[in-house]
Amino acid sequence: MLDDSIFEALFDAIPFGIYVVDVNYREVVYVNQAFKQAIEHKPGLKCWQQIYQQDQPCLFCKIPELVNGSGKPNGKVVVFEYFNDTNDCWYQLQESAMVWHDGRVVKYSISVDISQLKEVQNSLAEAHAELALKNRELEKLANLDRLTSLNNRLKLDEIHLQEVQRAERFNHPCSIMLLDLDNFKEVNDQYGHQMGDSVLINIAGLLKANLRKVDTVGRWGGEEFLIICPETSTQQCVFLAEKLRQALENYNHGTAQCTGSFGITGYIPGDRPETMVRRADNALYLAKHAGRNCVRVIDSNNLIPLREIPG
Ligand SMILES: Nc1nc2c(ncn2[C@@H]2O[C@H](COP(=O)(O)OP(=O)(O)OP(=O)(O)O)[C@@H](O)[C@H]2O)c(=O)[nH]1
Repeated sequence: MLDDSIFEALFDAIPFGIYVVDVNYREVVYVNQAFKQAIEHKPGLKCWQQIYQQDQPCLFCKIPELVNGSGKPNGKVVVFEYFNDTNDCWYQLQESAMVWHDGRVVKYSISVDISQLKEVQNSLAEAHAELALKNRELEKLANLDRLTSLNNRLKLDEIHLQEVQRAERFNHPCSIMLLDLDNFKEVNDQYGHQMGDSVLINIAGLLKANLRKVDTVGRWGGEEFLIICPETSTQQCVFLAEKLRQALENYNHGTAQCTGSFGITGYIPGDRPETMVRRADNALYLAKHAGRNCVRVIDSNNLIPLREIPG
């Protein structure tokens, strides 16, 4: 059997706190120099009293994992982290069982204060969470029109493609409408660009308020908006456009007044988003040509060859 002074000299040389517990009686039989700086060793106390200031065995006690059926060390080393709320510190503990110099089976725990590491880990986790949040915000901003907070053209293109694919795949109707404000230049010229901006913002709100959740509205260009209506026939879309047209006409922007012209088309097998937009644009042209503040449709029943659109 080894002399106890050799054990103690070995453990005292280690710069981390070490304590040794009798696995049968759970008494703290030894603490090394480094550990003495944190805890005053009172022989005879149980480990949960001495180390953890508890009045009953710890629920996380690892001793059963460190000995075999006959109570002998099984050679296993367990590593775990523990937050000690008596001093607000995080520790990493490495524990294993061994035969002490007097023949008793003991558990030794090497305890390292990892509070600073935890602080860094927490700051890192916070930084990651913040970054993910900022990324989400950026992603959102990349898809939004700055003035009106509606979808921008990029996002409209993406959604329109999805809806065209869905219409094709499931043979469902899908309609779009282009809305162009009438004589908007006059609003700017008469009341100033700022008033023009606030009219655009009001109209964005009005459009959102009058559409279904499944519809998509976005700013297509300056004073032009695109509305994508899945599961909607051109007839239903005309009905919706008429409702929007009247809402626009009756909207009170203060001094400025503004109406809109609407061009509508529906998905025709083989369409791509561009071909649909081109037809809606032609329908819009017909609405402007008819005197503005009205709705026009080009669908499969009245397809007009491009060269016949008055230009
Ligand atoms: N205030 C403001 N005006 C804009 C914005 N984008 C485009 N416009 C204005 O919208 C007006 C569009 O003018 P036009 O293309 O001649 O069309 P319009 O005056 O609406 O006439 P019609 O479309 O033919 O009825 C221009 O005066 C642009 O400066 C914007 O973000 N804010």
